[in-house]
Amino acid sequence: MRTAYTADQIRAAELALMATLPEGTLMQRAAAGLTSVCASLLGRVYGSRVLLLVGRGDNGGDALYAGERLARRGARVEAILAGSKTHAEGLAAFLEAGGRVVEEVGAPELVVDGLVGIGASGALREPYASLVAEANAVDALMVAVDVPSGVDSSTGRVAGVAVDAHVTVTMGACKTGLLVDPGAAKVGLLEVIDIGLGPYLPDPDVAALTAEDVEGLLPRPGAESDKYRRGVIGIAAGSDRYTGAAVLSVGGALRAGAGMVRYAGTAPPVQQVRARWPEAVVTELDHPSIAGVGRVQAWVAGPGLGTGDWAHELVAGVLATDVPVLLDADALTIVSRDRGLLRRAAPVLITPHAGELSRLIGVPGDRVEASRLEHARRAAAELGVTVLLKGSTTLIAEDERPVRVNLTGSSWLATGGTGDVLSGVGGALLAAGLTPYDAGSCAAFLHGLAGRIASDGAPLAAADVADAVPSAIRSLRGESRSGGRRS
Ligand SMILES: NC(=O)C1=CN([C@@H]2O[C@H](COP(=O)(O)OP(=O)(O)OC[C@H]3O[C@@H](n4cnc5c(N)ncnc54)[C@H](O)[C@@H]3O)[C@@H](O)[C@H]2O)[C@@H](O)CC1
Ligand SMILES: [K+]
Repeated sequence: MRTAYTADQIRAAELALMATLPEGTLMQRAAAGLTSVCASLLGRVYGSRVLLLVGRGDNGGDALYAGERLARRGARVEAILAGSKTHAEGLAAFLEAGGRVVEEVGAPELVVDGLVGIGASGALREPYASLVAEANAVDALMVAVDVPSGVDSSTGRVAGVAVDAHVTVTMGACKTGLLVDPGAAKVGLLEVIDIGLGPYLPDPDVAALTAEDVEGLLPRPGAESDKYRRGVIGIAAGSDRYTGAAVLSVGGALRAGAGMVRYAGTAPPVQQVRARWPEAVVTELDHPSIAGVGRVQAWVAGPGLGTGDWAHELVAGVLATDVPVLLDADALTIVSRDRGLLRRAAPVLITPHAGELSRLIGVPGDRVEASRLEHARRAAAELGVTVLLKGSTTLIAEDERPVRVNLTGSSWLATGGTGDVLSGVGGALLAAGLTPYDAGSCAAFLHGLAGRIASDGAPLAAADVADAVPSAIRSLRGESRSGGRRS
């Protein structure tokens, strides 16, 4: 499990650790780690040209001490002092080692962004903002110290301009904002430097599953398994107009290992499901009731269902059962108009994108997009459900638990129908007995991985993602041996 922390959590842990160590030890550890990452990026340190962007706080101190070390190894290191003051000991050490203070960005090979770290708040002020815009435009490797300046370390918010880092060298432990978009998109490769913080860290703010974690959580059939024990899933999706959603959701469920899929819908989607998935047991509905469908261990409702009275009654019927329910797409529109439907004893996992979440909690979509973490958490608390917020970084939020961040995935997944596949994958895992929190996290992980496998750098269709889910599950073993990978 990869874990991440807010700025306040990191600061508290640092204070506790610092109390046990001679002054300055942590910053030297940070600078040593930063130097070694810069050195390996440069290849040859001697004669290389490095520019430090130095802010007024300790983030600038880290940069100056790393600059000192690089200068001692023969690099030509220059620094722009952008703050109203500068870390005095760091600057003295830097100058002593031959570093130079300059006013212009020039033509460096590598830029070290030491403007602000976990002490920042709000959009970058001047002169930092202009300096960052200028430095981003230079053809050089950009190494961010602790956090790319302009990214809020606790939330991932980017309120104005931010450093576009190739590598972010973060101190002690990962920060939440480095895993959550839009901030995560600025991070580049993430290097975590061990400065001894481990024993002082609290429960994490957010966590990301690794392949090994998913491998451990996924049910595997044993000698005693039969289709009922592996999990029977009911799917109420698709409509006369949207037949494909039914096919894709059923496909996701079957490919994710459901013991049996019971599909319920009107004649047109039933025909399509029958033709594509003879494995599914279908019930053709002539009125909006699931009474004749048979026993299932979890339901998926919503993809392509429509939002009229028929769909409303069907969703209400699904929510009146006593099994876990995954709600997606049109079912989310229905419950946003009738939130009372969510009051039930058995768990609910909802899988909205930002627009759907905005309707559910009455917050404009652009605000949800800018503060995904905050709004996923808020929706989970307000609605009393588990929330899987889809997007460039998918988040899984449940009240009182660290938000799970999904690190697999591919931009090619942003195409019609992939959400329908995800609903089937999540539903199959719910039916197999995973909690909504684990089912949502594992479904997002597998769906993202399947997307990468299906795409391999080129466009994909949603059906390809469903078909690639078994390969994703197969690849978990190899991935977990190699420690997983980042998007
Ligand atoms: N505390 C420690 O023991 C350690 C801290 N380390 C470094 O210290 C950093 C934190 O240092 P600080 O607490 O001094 O804070 P920062 O260096 O992040 O900077 C805070 C300063 O930036 C200014 N500022 C805040 N928001 C701004 C904005 N939007 N635009 C422009 N200026 C802004 C404020 O005036 C404040 O003085 C970490 O990120 C890390 O790089 C590391 O050396 C590891 C050890
Ligand atoms: K920084």
